[in-house]
Amino acid sequence: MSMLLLDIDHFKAVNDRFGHQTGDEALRAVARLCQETLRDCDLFARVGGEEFAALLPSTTEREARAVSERLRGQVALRVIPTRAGEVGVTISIGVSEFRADDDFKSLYNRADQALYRAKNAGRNRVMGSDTATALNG
Ligand SMILES: Nc1nc2c(ncn2[C@@H]2O[C@H](COP(=O)(O)OP(=O)(O)OP(=O)(O)O)[C@@H](O)[C@H]2O)c(=O)[nH]1
Repeated sequence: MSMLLLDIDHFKAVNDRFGHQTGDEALRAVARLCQETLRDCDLFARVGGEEFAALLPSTTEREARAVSERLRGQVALRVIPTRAGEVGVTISIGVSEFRADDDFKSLYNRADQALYRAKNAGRNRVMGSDTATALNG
């Protein structure tokens, strides 16, 4: 099992530029796109303002990174039609794989640290927790 933590990049700037209501529309569009891309057995939930988590059963970190890369690419390409016009956003994703000695908190913390590195490395990228290397360079 693997965990993904997804966070929309520079979302404050989206709100500032287009307004909070448009920000909400973008949030819903990103959530819908992710849900459509993930499998029925995957669990997808909002865990904060512009942050989402996904739990992928029977999935290695390597596989989860490939899924994340697909999600990232789809969001980056998507033009979101809103009442304020067309909006584009990107997401950063941190990935961790469940280990024998893990509990939910340690699994979450590793994904959160990976997400932090993805943000620091420039955003719009995927980071795994077993390596500091982004899949998409
Ligand atoms: N429209 C809208 N905005 C929200 C919601 N929840 C949180 N936000 C906004 O999301 C923004 C998050 O900003 P930050 O945490 O600073 O991060 P960021 O601007 O996305 O930048 P990075 O995450 O560092 O790439 C804040 O401006 C919040 O007000 C929501 O439900 N709707």
